[in-house]
Amino acid sequence: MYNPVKTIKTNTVGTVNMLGLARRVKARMLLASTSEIYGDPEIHPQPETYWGHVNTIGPRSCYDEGKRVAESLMVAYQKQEKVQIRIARIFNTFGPRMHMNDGRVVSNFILQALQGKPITIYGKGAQTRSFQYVDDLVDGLIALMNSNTSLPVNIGNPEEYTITDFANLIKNLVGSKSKIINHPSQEDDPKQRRPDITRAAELLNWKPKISMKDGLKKTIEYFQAELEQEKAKS
Ligand SMILES: O=C(O)[C@H]1O[C@H](OP(=O)(O)OP(=O)(O)OC[C@H]2O[C@@H](n3ccc(=O)[nH]c3=O)[C@H](O)[C@@H]2O)[C@H](O)[C@@H](O)[C@@H]1O
Repeated sequence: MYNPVKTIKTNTVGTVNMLGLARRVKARMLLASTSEIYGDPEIHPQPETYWGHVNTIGPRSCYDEGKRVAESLMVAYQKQEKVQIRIARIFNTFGPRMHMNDGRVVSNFILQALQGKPITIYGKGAQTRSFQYVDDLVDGLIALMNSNTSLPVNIGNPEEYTITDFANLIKNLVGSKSKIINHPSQEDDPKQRRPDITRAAELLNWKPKISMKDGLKKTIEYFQAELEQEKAKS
């Protein structure tokens, strides 16, 4: 985490500030929570009823615990101050207009593949993630805001890949000659992640519509166009 103190402050003080505002103006408030609240999960896939497995003093705790406190704050303000709350637990999301240098796996691998640089896998690459396309997330958030539920709801695509398979998939979609190399693993990196989206289906009548491959193709096109634009400028 680039700035752990700011990360905790944003998630805690920021959420309190917004909840205070929501109470004053009687607004319904959405918390963009995260699959990270499940930590390194011992239950797979992860349903909303799972309480999680987070290291309170690890490098990710500023984010994970920050979001967990944010969820607690939402529930406390609902109970005590009658604020209308909605909690989305968002799983890894990608798509056009994401930041090219955000350091996360989708942007890293696409950029590396397009530029013919080595594709960097942290650790052995056996860890898994499930990636959803941004349009599906937006539809899920709108459905959640229009629903009556104040329970947390997972919003994600259950299509699960190991990071090694994901690297190969991107390499093939780009038609890249990049080498795939292994770097040291990241501390407390969750070994597996896949949303159980039964609750979203039941309460929101929502499920993802765009396959990961189709989403990746659109994202690769976007990155390609951005790189060409950058080249033209220089
Ligand atoms: O969407 C989520 O739920 C969360 O996902 C991410 O956390 P993470 O799943 O670790 O996402 P990435 O940083 O993209 O990493 C995914 C996996 O790819 C690996 N990775 C990442 C980048 C890279 O160059 N190489 C690589 O192997 C990581 O070690 C990890 O196992 C974000 O950091 C959180 O903001 C977000 O809440």
